[in-house]
Formats: sequence, C-alpha cells, structure tokens
Amino acid sequence: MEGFTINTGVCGSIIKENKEEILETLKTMNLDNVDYIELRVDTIKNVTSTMVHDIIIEIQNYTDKPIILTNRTEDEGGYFKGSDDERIKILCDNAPLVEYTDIEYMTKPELRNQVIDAANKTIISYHNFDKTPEKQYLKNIINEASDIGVIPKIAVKPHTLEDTYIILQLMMEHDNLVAISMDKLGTYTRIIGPIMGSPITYASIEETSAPGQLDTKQTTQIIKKLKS
Ligand SMILES: O=C1C[C@@](O)(C(=O)O)C[C@@H](O)[C@@H]1O
Repeated sequence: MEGFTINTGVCGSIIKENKEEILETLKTMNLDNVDYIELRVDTIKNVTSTMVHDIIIEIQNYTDKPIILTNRTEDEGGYFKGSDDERIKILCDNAPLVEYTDIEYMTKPELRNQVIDAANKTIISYHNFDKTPEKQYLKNIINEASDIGVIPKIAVKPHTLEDTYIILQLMMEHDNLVAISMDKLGTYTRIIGPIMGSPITYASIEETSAPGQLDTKQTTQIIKKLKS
C-alpha cells in the first residue's frame, strides 16, 4: 500500500531551574510518551559542568531513554547567562555522556567544532524567534548543518500561513530534517513533520520549551493515530 512510514522520535524537553526539579519532572512524567529526553541545561540556575554531569548520571540511572543535551543561547531563545566559552565548555565536558548534543549553527565555528568533536552525535540547530527567513537562506543552513552534524534542525517564527508553507517545502525537499514553524500558527508542522520523515518532534512535558508545542501525550497519541 502506498503511503508513508513514521520513524519520528518524540522528544520531551525538561526546562527546570535545578537538579531536584529536573529529577521530580523525570520521575513524575510518563516515559512511555517519549523516545528522547532533552535536558535544557541553560535553564539551570548557576549551571556548571559538574552539575550537568551529576544530573545526566541520575537520569541514566533512572531510564534508558536517550538524552539530548542542549545549552541554548539567549539569542536563540535560551537562558544561558555566561560567556560562549563557558557555554561550550559545559557542552564539551558532558557531550560524551549523551546520545545527542545540540549546538547552534550560529556558534563561532571554532567553538562549534569543539562540540562536534566531543559529541557522540550532534543536532545542528538554527532558531529565529523574530521571523521566518527566506527559503534559500534556510536551505543553505540546512545543507551546511547536514554536512557538519547528524541532524539539521530549524525552528522559526511565522507571521503568516505562507511562512509556515516554507517549512513544509523544506521538509518535502530534505530528508532527516527537523523543521518547526513555531507559535500556534505553526503547530501543525510539528505533526506534519513525522509524516515528512522528521527524525524528532519536540513536545512539552510540563511547561512548553518553545511557542506552539503540544505536550508529549498529545504528540504521541497523534503519531500513533497516524501510524494506525
Ligand atoms: O530547538 C528546539 C526546538 C524547540 O525550540 C521547539 O520549537 O520545540 C524546543 C527546544 O527545547 C529545542 O531545543
């Protein structure tokens, strides 16, 4: 039967301020609704490499779900307050422990390459919380990100429905791409992504880690429905 196969993993993002809250979220969430756990360490107050290491070990003692390690810059919607050198050090120190490490495409190449070299696998990400750039601009990022990392990811803000169509076109034209049109206007791209071969779709566990996210239960149920 003609159709599509869905191999998308649902990623639940944990965005908490300290180890206790992170572990509380982990132990109260339904792990059946996720395939990956994103640990957003930029939301941890006064975060250090040692803190992140200890949290990762605690998570891995509790579940085998693969971890995506993210330390998001403020420029791209995150909360990390330190220097880029400090941000990259936290990622490099802990990247060998986890399945994927997320590094922003816009990071200075010498720092970006340090993370790529330290990581098992990388997600090369680009976020624009102000607009949806021109399609060719995004295509260029996707192509270069695909060359330097394992999964290219773009997450951009739509102002019109036509903006969201750009994301649809990019998903049609690229395999293995995580492409998100944020806000409510773009929420449907989080569901279309799995049909288009996206390897990961991000969902919220408690509070959302980005505008327009569905929660992990909704996302998993929809994907199950699409697969049936
Ligand atoms: O980059 C992404 C995608 C995301 O911004 C989203 O739009 O769901 C959520 C972030 O936590 C994650 O790191």
